[in-house]
Amino acid sequence: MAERNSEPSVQERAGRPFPVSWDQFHRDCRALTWRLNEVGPFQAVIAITRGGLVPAAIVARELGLRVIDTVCVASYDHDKQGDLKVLKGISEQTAKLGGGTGKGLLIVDDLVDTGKTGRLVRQLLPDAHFATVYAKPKGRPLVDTYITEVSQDTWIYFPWDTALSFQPPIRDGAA
Ligand SMILES: O=P(O)(O)OC[C@H]1O[C@H](OP(=O)(O)OP(=O)(O)O)[C@H](O)[C@@H]1O
Ligand SMILES: Nc1nc2[nH]cnc2c(=O)[nH]1
Ligand SMILES: [Mg+2]
Repeated sequence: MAERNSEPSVQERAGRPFPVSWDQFHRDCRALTWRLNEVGPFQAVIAITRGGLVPAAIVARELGLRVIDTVCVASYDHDKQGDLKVLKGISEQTAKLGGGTGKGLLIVDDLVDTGKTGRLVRQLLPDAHFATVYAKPKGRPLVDTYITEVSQDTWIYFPWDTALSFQPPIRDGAA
């Protein structure tokens, strides 16, 4: 455990590891886009950084959208959830496209967990459509469209945060 204080991290509380490969992530983003294609059209995609950047690029490609903006937030320092900070909002140009309330805009993030990030962005753009690839139960009510629900005690490992490594055989105690 990387000790910054004695509290278990969010990741440690979420005992079940759920590793996602690039292939799987790409497939899940395409599945998400099939659903979004029924809901649109959208004027622009807004990625919640940083995790939302990867699914936003894939979804924008599949929907033929070229206007992509970001809401830059920071809440987790690796696996410790701290205060949520909005480091950058959407541009004036994107705000105009959404009529000030986000109508016709598509917000994309990789996941909702507690819903803290999603709630904040929904407050900024109440009429936008909010899509995530994965959803945990606490955050799920905030999302309009998602693909896979995982339990609250799951920790999702994204391909951009991981690398291939040796695993001991299951017989020898591998998880
Ligand atoms: O529903 P919540 O409990 O708010 O958690 C979900 C958020 O946590 C992660 O982002 P993080 O803050 O770790 O930053 P990152 O996207 O830069 O990795 C994830 O990408 C979501 O944006
Ligand atoms: N990588 C990752 N980041 C998160 N932030 C909040 N929950 C999670 C999770 O399950 N995985
Ligand atoms: Mg994020």
